[in-house]
Amino acid sequence: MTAERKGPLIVAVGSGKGGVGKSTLTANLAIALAKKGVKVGLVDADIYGPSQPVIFGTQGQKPQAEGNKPIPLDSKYGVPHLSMGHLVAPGKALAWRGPMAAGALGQLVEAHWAADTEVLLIDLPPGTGDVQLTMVQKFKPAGAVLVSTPQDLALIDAARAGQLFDTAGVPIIGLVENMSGYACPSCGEVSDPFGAGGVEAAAERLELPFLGRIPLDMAIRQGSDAGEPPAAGDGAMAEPFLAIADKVQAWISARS
Ligand SMILES: Nc1ncnc2c1ncn2[C@@H]1O[C@H](COP(=O)(O)OP(=O)(O)OP(=O)(O)O)[C@@H](O)[C@H]1O
Repeated sequence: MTAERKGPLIVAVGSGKGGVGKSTLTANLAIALAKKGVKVGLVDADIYGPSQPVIFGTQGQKPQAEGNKPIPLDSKYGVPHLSMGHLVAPGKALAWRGPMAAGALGQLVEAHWAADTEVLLIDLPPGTGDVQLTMVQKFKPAGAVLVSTPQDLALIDAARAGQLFDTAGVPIIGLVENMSGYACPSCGEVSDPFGAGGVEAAAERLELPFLGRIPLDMAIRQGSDAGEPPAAGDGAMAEPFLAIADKVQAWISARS
């Protein structure tokens, strides 16, 4: 009972609000870590809007099972992954209550991950509800990354998500600002539809590390929709994810 949980280090990626880019960050962070030689797996725990099958281009695939445990799906980006989206028919909404959802998610976390998996990234559902709390309490992530857009409302929610991890005793690795700065494709002028710098200022206020910012760029959305995540390429849009992965990797190394 008192034995430490064996297996990969769990790192949760959370956000206070939906639509701020949590799934985009989780997928690209996983790919960036894999590029750096880290053995990484990914669980898409976002039961209400699983998007990892689309981002990885594995929608429609069904994981095999061995015993009662699902076998993660391979991806061409070196990141085995499992998503609720692989288990339900596309377009079908899941109307599960907290305990049922938490049970199903537990199966994904405790799936047949390769024995040498070092890090398991978990794409949590947005917000601070039951499922998030159960996940965090049951699987006790080693750390959490929080993502937010820079505007005040998203930041207030992000701070609330931070409290959820705090309450559960999960250290926050740092904050990421997504959708910061938009370069107009025709004139190149940079504007800030959601403001800029808000997340870095919030990190300072909350005395948490700031891990970096990802610009609002059409290539990121297009790549995600096409199953070609930007971190996998060698274009400019891979850079911010690689820089964030450096910091997460440093945090992981400092821990072990
Ligand atoms: N930096 C960015 N630039 C352009 N588009 C982005 C960026 N980040 C995310 N997007 C797009 O915004 C949409 C929402 O992103 P994503 O699904 O990652 O958010 P989320 O926080 O996981 O949302 P939810 O958990 O509510 O499903 C997607 O279409 C994604 O491609």
